[in-house]
Amino acid sequence: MTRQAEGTVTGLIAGYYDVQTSEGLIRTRARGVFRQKKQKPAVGDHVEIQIDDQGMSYLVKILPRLNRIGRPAVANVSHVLLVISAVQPDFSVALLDRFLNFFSWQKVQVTIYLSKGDLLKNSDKLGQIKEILAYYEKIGYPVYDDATKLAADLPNLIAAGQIWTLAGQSGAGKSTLLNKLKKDANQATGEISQVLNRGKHTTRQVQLFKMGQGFLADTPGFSSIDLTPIKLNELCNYFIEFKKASSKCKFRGCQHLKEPACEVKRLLAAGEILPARYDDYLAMRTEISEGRLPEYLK
Ligand SMILES: Nc1nc2c(ncn2[C@@H]2O[C@H](COP(=O)(O)OP(=O)(O)OP(=O)(O)O)[C@@H](O)[C@H]2O)c(=O)[nH]1
Ligand SMILES: [Zn+2]
Repeated sequence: MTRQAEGTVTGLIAGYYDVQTSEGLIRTRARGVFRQKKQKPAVGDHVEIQIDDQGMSYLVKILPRLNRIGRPAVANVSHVLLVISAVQPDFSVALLDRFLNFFSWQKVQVTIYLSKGDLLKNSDKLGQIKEILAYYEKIGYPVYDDATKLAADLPNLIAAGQIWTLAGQSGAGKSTLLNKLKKDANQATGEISQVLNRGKHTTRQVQLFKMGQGFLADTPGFSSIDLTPIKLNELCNYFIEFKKASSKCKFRGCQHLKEPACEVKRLLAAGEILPARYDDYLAMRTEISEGRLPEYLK
């Protein structure tokens, strides 16, 4: 007897896809049709499966994807924990804005985590960074600088069906944070991932484990982003506070440059938009129009 079910791919091992469904974790094989269609299920994909209680269960259909990002790739990422370091490497608004743009473009929500504040204890520098981050919090990005608090809050933040992963520059502290999150989750729940007769010689690329009402990707996350495909006249949509203000600009499609009655320029002059953000907007425009908007941080 076979029956249909839907679920989320949480891991792939040696050609098998583990799918979390409402009736538990089910190991499946992908139907050959995917190869013909040049489709490959990814971790994070929402899929339809055919469950066979006696024999093999099959993954039969990949449902439409929201996105597919990172290396290793995760599909349907709804939320990123963006790790940004206070020092080593130095805090950079330019870098932060490029990451935020990328995720905004990919329809991914972001929570910012500032690492290595301990290395700047009581210095003016840390105060300045926190002031800048307060701006980002104001425009809608939650900000944490305490890993313990983040670990405690995270299970309540991950809503049903959401997939969260980490991102940030190399050396920012992604692995360190992930280990902490896993350790704390372990202590809270007694287990983090469903171990399923894991073979000895299998290499797992990325695995989702249950956290809160959804999943956290068990991978150090990714450090390189490709902004190349972003179009010049769409860039302003990915600065979330510009996008919000643009409904009050006089002209539809206002690029917030020299257009009259531009709400973004008004807010900038009024000190309500961070000048460094606007400068980054102009810098990225130049990079796009000169075709040198690179893959960052390869
Ligand atoms: N003092 C201090 N050191 C930290 C903190 N977070 C990370 N580190 C150190 O920073 C270095 C880099 O941290 P990782 O967690 O490996 O960074 P990563 O982002 O995973 O780096 P990649 O694997 O290169 O992408 C390590 O030596 C960590 O011990 C922190 O909050 N405070
Ligand atoms: Zn405008």
